[in-house]
Amino acid sequence: MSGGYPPSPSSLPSQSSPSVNEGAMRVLTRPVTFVTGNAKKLEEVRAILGNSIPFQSLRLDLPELQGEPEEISKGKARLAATEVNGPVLVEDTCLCFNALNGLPGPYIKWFLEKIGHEGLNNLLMAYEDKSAYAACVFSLALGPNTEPLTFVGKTMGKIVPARGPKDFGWDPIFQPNGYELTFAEMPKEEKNKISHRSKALTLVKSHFAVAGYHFQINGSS
Ligand SMILES: O=c1nc[nH]c2c1ncn2[C@H]1C[C@H](O)[C@@H](COP(=O)(O)OP(=O)(O)OP(=O)(O)O)O1
Ligand SMILES: [Mg+2]
Repeated sequence: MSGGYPPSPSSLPSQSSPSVNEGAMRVLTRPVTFVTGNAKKLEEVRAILGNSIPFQSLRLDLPELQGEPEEISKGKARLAATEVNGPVLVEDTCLCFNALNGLPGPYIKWFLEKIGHEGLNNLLMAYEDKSAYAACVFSLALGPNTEPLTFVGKTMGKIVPARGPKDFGWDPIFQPNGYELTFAEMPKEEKNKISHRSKALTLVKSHFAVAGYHFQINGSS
């Protein structure tokens, strides 16, 4: 990351504004950039969004902020919008254990990294309640210094000993309600129908459908 946050006006790139408010219609002159350091997230976002929104991606590890999930996600969007100087979409994902009042929540990344699937199961050893939910908070910022909008999706389930491929985070230990398979064991299309991420992206898509954005990219109208 370059520069401080918030950026001083003089440090802002002098490029013309990426979004122009023309009456009720907001013209976006660049596609929305989905910013993430996680290739697996990007894969799912691509599959779920299809070509519903003009979209590109940028691989960037944004800081792991602390606080309430919506504030973390908005903070990521502000940082990303400053970096990209254009419209951005980011998301932050939580895995919340009900017996632990929602922890690890947004800190799941570090818990997973330090104690792994087995350690996460062990955290619940003292409790009968193994229920958990996955939450995804997307934030859309139309440019630097604009207030991000958030879109939340949740999927309820329970924490189980790891089953299935281990190529995406905590998928092997999360079994959604109503299924005998963990997220990791499900075909991708199945996960993408019911996941926290797809529920949040349904809201993002509806927002784009009703918000009246008009993309004018490379002379297109
Ligand atoms: O659907 C999912 N299924 C399984 N695991 C998942 C999922 N979605 C995120 N994850 C993992 C990645 C990271 O260990 C933590 C969230 O942390 P989070 O900061 O949101 O993700 P990240 O740092 O990998 O990417 P980013 O650059 O977008 O912040 O949970
Ligand atoms: Mg992160």
